Amino acid sequence: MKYAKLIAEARAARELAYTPYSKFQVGAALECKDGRIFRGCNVENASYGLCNCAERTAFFSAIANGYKPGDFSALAVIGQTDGPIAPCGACRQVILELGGNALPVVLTNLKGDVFETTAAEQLPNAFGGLDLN
Ligand SMILES: O=c1ccn([C@H]2C[C@H](O)[C@@H](CO)O2)c(=O)[nH]1
Ligand SMILES: [Zn+2]
Repeated sequence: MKYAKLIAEARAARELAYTPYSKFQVGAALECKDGRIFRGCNVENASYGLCNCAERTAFFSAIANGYKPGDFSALAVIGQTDGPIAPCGACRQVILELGGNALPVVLTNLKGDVFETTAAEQLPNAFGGLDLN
């Protein structure tokens, strides 16, 4: 499967999730066009609203390491869901802006169910930077 390595990276990232409150671990792996992969996990906080999802952790890590919108080739996400995990709305907004419309988004779960979609498919009719002009 084309994304087997990226999914394995997301699965490894999930093991590092900090989830004392929800106990719901999520992992993400963001592949760059140069081949580098940034892992992300969810990081929770006693002030629940500060919890950061795995998807955003991966993107923010890549940006903090010098990568820019346009540098990414795929995102994989894994969770302990019955079907392939569905990113939250906040993450869909961030995935779209930093990953771009066409970014392949590979959603999966521990059983190995896989749903291949794109950033734009995951957030139709999105608000974006052009709306600020
Ligand atoms: O796609 C998702 C869905 C949920 N979570 C996290 C947020 C919170 O820590 C926990 C429960 O919502 O799972 C993610 O990281 N990614
Ligand atoms: Zn999220």
